[in-house]
Amino acid sequence: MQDLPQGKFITLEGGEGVGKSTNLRFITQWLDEQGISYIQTREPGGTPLAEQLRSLLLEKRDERVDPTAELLMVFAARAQHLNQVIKPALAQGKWVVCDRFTDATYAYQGGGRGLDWALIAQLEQTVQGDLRPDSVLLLDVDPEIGLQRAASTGAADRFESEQMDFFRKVRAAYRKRAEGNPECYQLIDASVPLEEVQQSLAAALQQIAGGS
Ligand SMILES: Nc1ncnc2c1ncn2[C@@H]1O[C@H](COP(=O)(O)OP(=O)(O)O)[C@@H](O)[C@H]1O
Ligand SMILES: Cc1cn([C@H]2C[C@H](O)[C@@H](COP(=O)(O)OP(=O)(O)O)O2)c(=O)[nH]c1=O
Repeated sequence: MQDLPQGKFITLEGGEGVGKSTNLRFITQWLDEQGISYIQTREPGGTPLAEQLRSLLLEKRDERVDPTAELLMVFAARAQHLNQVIKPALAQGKWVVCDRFTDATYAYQGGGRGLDWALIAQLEQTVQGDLRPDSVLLLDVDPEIGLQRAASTGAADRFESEQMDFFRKVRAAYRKRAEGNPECYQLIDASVPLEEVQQSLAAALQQIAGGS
């Protein structure tokens, strides 16, 4: 039986204010230039239901949000997004460029909130089966710098309102993920000027496209 076409699943990750929005524009421009067919999407979100869950997750509230409730909401949104949007696009041979995915769960709910990675891994397997990103582009910068950058782009949401210690744990967890699986992760220094970040991204994309 002939294999169905399968696009590449690329995720962009990093802490607050690392430059994800700016660099997503660069990535999609690069894909346009190469004539690669793709969709751009984000987590939490990407479908009407998942976007509603995103609003609930990001909204600041007086009630303390239980970390396990937060974790389950993130995976509820992911199940919907995967089945409605990501898998169909990959099956059509499109690339999927996703602004955050399950590495954010390991970093924020695992690192930041202190939930056990084994619990996250169980939910990951249940929701995703064997589906994992082909490549994770991880933008890495000291959170002090990231938060200064993010401050210029609007009001802080529930996550952005956390303390510095939370963001340090998020960064450490992301780096641990990348170090544990270097073939799948591109750890990109985002402290350098934007042009240099984008040179690294272009090199990473070239490598991913070459491997198809
Ligand atoms: N490498 C960089 N050096 C300096 N400033 C940057 C860099 N990357 C992004 N910025 C700036 O930081 C701010 C936040 O970037 P943005 O792309 O909105 O981050 P995010 O989407 O990760 O929150 C923007 O004003 C952007 O121009
Ligand atoms: C995907 C995902 C995101 N998040 C958080 C991280 C971010 O703070 C937030 C999403 O916001 P973000 O992607 O930073 O969007 P914006 O640039 O519009 O602020 O959701 C989790 O805590 N767990 C997850 O699994």
